[in-house]
This record gives sequence, C-alpha cells and structure tokens, in this order.
Amino acid sequence: MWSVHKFGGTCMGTPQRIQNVADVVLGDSSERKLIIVSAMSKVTDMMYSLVHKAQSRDDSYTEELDKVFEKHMAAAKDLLDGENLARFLSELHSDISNLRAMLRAIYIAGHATESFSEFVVGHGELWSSQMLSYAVQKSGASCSWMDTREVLVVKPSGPDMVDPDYEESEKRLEKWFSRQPAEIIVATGFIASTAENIPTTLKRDGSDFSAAIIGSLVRARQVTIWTDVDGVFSADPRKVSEAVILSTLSYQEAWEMSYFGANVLHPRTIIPVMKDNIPIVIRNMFNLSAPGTVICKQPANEDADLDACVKSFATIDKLALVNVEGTGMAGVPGTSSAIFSAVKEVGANVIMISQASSEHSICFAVPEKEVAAVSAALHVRFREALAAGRLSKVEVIHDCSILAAVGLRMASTPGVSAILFDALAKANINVRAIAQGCSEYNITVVLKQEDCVRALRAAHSRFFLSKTTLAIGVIGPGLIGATLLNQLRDQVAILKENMNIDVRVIGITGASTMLLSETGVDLTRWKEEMQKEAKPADLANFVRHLSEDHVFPNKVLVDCTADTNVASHYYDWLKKGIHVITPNKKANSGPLDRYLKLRTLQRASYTHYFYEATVGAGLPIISTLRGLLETGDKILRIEGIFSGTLSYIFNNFEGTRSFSDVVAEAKEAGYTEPDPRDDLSGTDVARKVIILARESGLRLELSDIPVESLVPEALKSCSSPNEFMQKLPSFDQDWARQRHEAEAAGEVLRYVGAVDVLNGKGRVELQRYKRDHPFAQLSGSDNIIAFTTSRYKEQPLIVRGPGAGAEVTAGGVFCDILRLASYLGAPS
Ligand SMILES: NC(=O)C1=CN([C@@H]2O[C@H](COP(=O)(O)OP(=O)(O)OC[C@H]3O[C@@H](n4cnc5c(N)ncnc54)[C@H](O)[C@@H]3O)[C@@H](O)[C@H]2O)C=CC1
Ligand SMILES: N[C@@H](CC=O)C(=O)O
Ligand code: NA
Repeated sequence: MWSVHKFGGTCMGTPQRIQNVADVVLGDSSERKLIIVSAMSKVTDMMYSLVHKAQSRDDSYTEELDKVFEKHMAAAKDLLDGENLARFLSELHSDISNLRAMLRAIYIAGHATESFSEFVVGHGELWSSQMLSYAVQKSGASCSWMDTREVLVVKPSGPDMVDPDYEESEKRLEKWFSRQPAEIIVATGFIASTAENIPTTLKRDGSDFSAAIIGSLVRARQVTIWTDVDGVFSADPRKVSEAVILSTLSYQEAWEMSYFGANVLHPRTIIPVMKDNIPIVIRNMFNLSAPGTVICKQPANEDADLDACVKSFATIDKLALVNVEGTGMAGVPGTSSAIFSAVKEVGANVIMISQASSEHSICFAVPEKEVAAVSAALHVRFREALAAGRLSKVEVIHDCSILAAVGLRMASTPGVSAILFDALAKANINVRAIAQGCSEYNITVVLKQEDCVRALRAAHSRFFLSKTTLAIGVIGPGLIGATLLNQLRDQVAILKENMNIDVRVIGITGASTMLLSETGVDLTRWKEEMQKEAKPADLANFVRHLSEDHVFPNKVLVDCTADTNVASHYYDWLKKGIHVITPNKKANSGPLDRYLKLRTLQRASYTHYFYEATVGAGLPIISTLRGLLETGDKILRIEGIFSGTLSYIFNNFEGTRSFSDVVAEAKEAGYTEPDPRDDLSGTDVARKVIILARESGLRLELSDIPVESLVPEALKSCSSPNEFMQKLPSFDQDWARQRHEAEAAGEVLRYVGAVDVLNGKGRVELQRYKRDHPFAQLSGSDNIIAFTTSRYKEQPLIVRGPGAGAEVTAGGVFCDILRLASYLGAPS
C-alpha cells in the first residue's frame, strides 16, 4: 500500500530542510511512499514574476532568472555531490537556457499565452523534486523521480480551475509504474498536463491538490500534508491565544473551515480523497513530535459531549449587511430572485443570507467594498416598490463581521446554538443577523466588526476552555500572596493536565501598583512583570478588569491583605458573581451585621466565599467545624492555641533567649501579622475566636471577647511596628520573671483562646499549664484546636500542626481555590 506525503515550500526552503525531508522520508520504510513536493519557498512567486516582467517588457527579468538559477545551483551544491550533482546542474543549465529563450519570446511578443506561462512557472517543482530525489538516492534507497506532467491529466473547468481526468491519469500512472517500479517516488506537485500533453498547472496551492489526486489514484492508505504548523487550530491563534490544535476533523468540517479562510486545505483538495475515504493528516515538519490533525470521515463514536460539537470558530471581516424590508415582500413570489439578480448584475459575492419566515425582511452580507454598488442596484431595481411603500427600506449596515461556528455534530445535538448565543450575550455582544443552513455544519452570526475578536474569544472559550477555568485576581502580593503565586506557578500545569482545572491569574494588585493581563500573567516572571508593566493600583479598576476584560467563565478574588477596606468589598464582589477567597480575618471578625449580611448572601447564591486560612492557616479548622455542624453535631466548646506567633514565642521562650529576641524570630519566620502588635495584643487570637464563635452560631462582636493583651501599656502608643520592636527589649526582664515563676511551679506559659458555645461566650488569655498538658507539648508555630461536641464529648476532636507561616498559609488559600474548582465541577 502507498502512503502519499506532500512537502510544502517552507519544508523545501533550504538545502538543510530538503535534507530533513529526505530524512523523514527515509525514516520509515514500512510502506511505499509517493512524495509530492512544492517548489522551494518563494520560487513560484519568482517564476510568476519572470513571466510578468517579460510580458511587460521589463528587462530585469534576465537578472531575476539568474537569481532563480543561482538559488537552485547553491542549494544543489550544498545538498548533493558527485555524479548526482553534476546531473542535476546539467539539467538545471539546460532548463534555464530554455526558459531564457522562452522568456525572450514572451518579451518580444509582449504577451504570454496561458500555456507558455504555465510551462514557465512549473519549473520550481521540477527542480525541487529532482533535488529531493537525488538526496534520497544518496542513501542508497530505491527512489524514482516522477514528472507528474507525464501522468496527471486535467481539463479546465472554469477560470483558474481544473478538474482531474481520473480515468486517463490512472492509465498513464499504470504505464509509468510498469516502467519505473520503486519503493519511493518523488514527484512534482502543482504541475500536470492536458489531454493533448500541453503542460499546465493545478493553479495556486496546487501541490496539495496534486497530493490528493495522486492519493486517490494510488488508493493511498493516507495522505500527509507536511507544513510548518502543528495542525489545524480551533480558531486563529493570533486572535485567540487559547486556540488548540484539533486532533480530528471530518472532511465536511475541514471544508467549511477552509471557506472561512482557516489555513487548512483548499476545499478542492478534499474532494479526491473524500470520495475514497482516504484520511489526510496535517503535520508539522519542524515539530515531528506533534501528532497533527487527521481529516477523515466523521468517526461514528466521537465524543457526543455538547461542547465537543463545535470544532472551530472562524471570522470574516470587512463586510456590510444589506437589509431589504417591507410589508410588500411577504407572500410575493420572486422578491428574493429580484434582489439577488440585482446583486448578481453588479458581480457582488453574497456571503450569507437570512430571511425570517414572516418574509417581511431579507438580509444578506456582502464584502464592504461591494456594498455601494449593491445598494445602488437595489435602489434602482426597487425604485417603484420603495416609492409605493411596498418596500420600506434598503438599508446598509457597515463595518460588520461574520463569526462562524463549524462542527458536523451540531447537526444532531440540541442546545449548541443556545450555548453559543449565551456566550455572546454574556460578553455583551449584539448579534445583527443569524444564519444556519439545514446542513447545520455551521452557525453564522453577523456582528459589528469592533466586537468580532471579543465575540470570537467569548464563543471559543465557552466551547474550548475547561468549565473550571478560574480567572483569579490576587490582592496583596506580600508574604502570603507571593508565596501563593509561586505555588500556583509550580502547580498550574499539573492541575490542567490531571484535573482539567485551568487557573489564570489575570491580575495582581499591591497597595501602590497593579498588573493586569487578559489571558493570564506568566507566573514564572510575575515579579518582573509587576515591576515592568504595572500601573498605579486602583482597586475599582482591578475588579472591573476581573469581571469584564476577559472571557473566562469563573472569576475569583483572592484577598491576601490584612486590610479592612479591601474586606469591606466582599459583599459587592459576591453580588457581582465574583467568588472570594481569603486568609484575611477582617471581614469575618468585623461588625456582626456586616458579617451576617455576607453569610446570608453567600448561602443564597452560587457564588462562593472561602476563608479556611483565617484560622490555623492551612490547618483544616473551618472545614472541620463546618463538617461537624452540617452533619448535625452540636458544638459545646472550642479551645486551643490559635496563634502561630504566640505559640512559637512561648514554645521557644525557655530561658536561652530574651522574650524580644524570640518575638523578632517569629516575625522573621513570617508568623506574625503585618503588625506584630496584632498578635501580641491578643487581637489576632480574638479575631479567630470570633470567627469560630460566629461559625458555631453565636452572635458576638469582637468587643464581647475579653482579651488579655501582652503589649505593655507603654508600647501601645508606638507609631510603627518597627518602633514597637525596638522598644520591646526594655520589657524583657518582666517576661523573664513571669517565665521563672511558672517554671518554679512546674508549668509553662501558653496563650489560649476558647469559645464556650453553650454559654455564648469567648475568651482570650495567657494561662499556665502543667508540663504534661497537651498544650505544653507543642513546638514551632503549632496551633492546637480541640472541638468538644455532642459526638466528641469524652475525648475532643483535636487538630494540631503549624498554624502560621508562608507556605502553610498559602497552601491553605490554594486548597480553597481547589475547593472552589471542585464546587464548580472539577473532577475529584
Ligand atoms: N503570615 C501568616 O502566617 C498568616 C497570615 N494570614 C493572613 O494573610 C494576610 C497576609 O499576610 P502577610 O502576607 O503575612 O502580610 P504582608 O504584609 O506580607 O502582605 C500584605 C500585602 O498586602 C498589601 N496591601 C495592603 N493593603 C493593600 C490594599 N489595599 N490593596 C492591595 N494590596 C494591599 C501590602 O502591600 C502587602 O504586600 C493577612 O490578612 C494575615 O492575617 C493568615 C494566616 C497565616
Ligand atoms: N499572625 C498569625 C498568622 C495566622 O493567622 C499567627 O501568628 O497565628
Ligand atoms: Na485553617
């Protein structure tokens, strides 16, 4: 069995590339190969230009011919040697001198007949294929060279169009094979001859057509078109950065797409292979690891998923919509025929037509440059009808574009157009006209050109992006925020691959600058980008960007500040449909009425608010409590050590270092709040106690919690955290004394918090515990939280582990992001 491979001009661009083609051809000897090649890149254009120059009597054609000669001579010298080189160069010399004579004749006549010019332009393929065949022969492989003018017979079928004569070509091919059997045949693309043996071409992009015709003639197993892209994209990647390579396409889909200018295949290329069900594979010569796109008969078992019905999106710009409207059109036979015959008279190309069944209006799209003539012709044709009011208007809507969704399976799947129009509506795009043929391979919408790329991206993302694509805005890239961004950087590819969760950080804002991106910040260099690209911070604009400037289905704000003002916006963000995730305790420990409003909204909507890291950092405290409550357990008491900072301080304040030194260590380790007085004052613990109390159903304000502050009275008025840290050593003596006293009693100091749910109270205080008490056993920044409940009455449920620090806290925030993704439908 044969396989046919076609290598385009870029694959044949340099001697090195031609050698690479030879290597690919020789790389697999499992079947016989028929190789079709284009001319070296740019050569066909040079050949057309030669003819053009000669017939316009431009003398420079001779220099251009010299350039053609030199290009091929240099390539051959690089690629070939010995006898093969000599043979090629002698053929090249003789071809060039024939061409010189012929071009001279054209020059004198000032005219080139079609067959003259076809003969000239086809030389590029003769030379490139000869060079390749010699390069293959160099390895000792059995390889013949085929001049397809000897076998491929075509007849003209229209202006710049030919049809293959399969019967005659098959006969000639058989004869050719009987003379020159070989395992590898290298043949010329693009050229053919007429039944009268006059050289001709298959016209522009004809080499793909050659490959398809020859594929059909030899009943090839497959035709591979080698090019410089990985395959066929789901949309123009210059407009849609998320465009993906399609693994398969049906013939009809490829056909539809090529109409829309997708750089797939010329529709005529598909016809010869389609009739014999021969698959065409588009592959990248420069990336052999990419499997490419297979164009074949629609596989029967293809994924019936609604979203998979649309294979690609394409657009056509620079169109105008013509709308002919009037009550006199309904039920009057011949109206549309009259409209379109007027359009035909001016030679305009109608790109889509739509008529509502009420028949009061008919609209169609034509290229913008043709619309003036069309409109004038219609006004003339319908002058009387317009005057008599049977037609109310012939209206032109300028600056339109078409967006087309292509997919064979749209035909049998309800709901596809609903998804498409929903995506456009959500992107706030106004659709001017709609057309869907009964074949249903294609839904076409006309919209304003200025909306087109946005529409394309909105539609594409709706069908091609994972439903769990999260557009994330990070507020406060400080210790926790930065650590989170780095954790995301290291994990996003794995999440995409394993769980289809597509995380895009589309904005980062600090207190003074912000970085915005439409498709996602490159997380490997977010810090540099933040310095280079950032604009002045503006929270309102940041949030607007997150809610409007992109096409991703889910929006999330991650507040990594400790700012009360930022927290005051959660309610509005949730109302806008933006999910909120935060380690910031300010919202949940702020005024009770605000908190209750927030939680009520959260419960009433499908917009989520997660804050696991507000208590115990990454430890599962909130989720444990929720689990107990939601399954009907009754919380009696929650108590423990809630501060990583204070835990670290008292675990390490053992007589070797001063109290102030240990506080400085906790700050250095990233356990403290931005202002460490929030920790030492007990406020941070009180906030956590309040968060848990409220979560357990108590309606308490922060001021209801008695708090024992560890900040000396004299330091409460310090104007900055630094001043506080500088003055703290003067209190080291007091702390040393307290520690001694406890030690003398066989006890340790521990700062604890408790929620007494039964009595509706909370407290935060410094206590002494015996050395064998569980609270005395902690190390590092450990938190320990004991839940005493109806079910866990004798022995409390205890959660223990590091309760502060950059990695564990950011990890807790990250967990919330994944929890959100799973609520939104990510696989578990
Ligand atoms: N450090 C830890 O171990 C834990 C921290 N948390 C919480 O995480 C949050 C962040 O803590 P850190 O990263 O340690 O603090 P940080 O001070 O290192 O970072 C906060 C960042 O937010 C920025 N920021 C402040 N106001 C802003 C505004 N209005 N808009 C934009 N950015 C603003 C600051 O410039 C800074 O970059 C705090 O709410 C803290 O309570 C929660 C659990 C543990
Ligand atoms: N500063 C806090 C950080 C976690 O909430 C602490 O020390 O626990
Ligand atoms: Na937690």
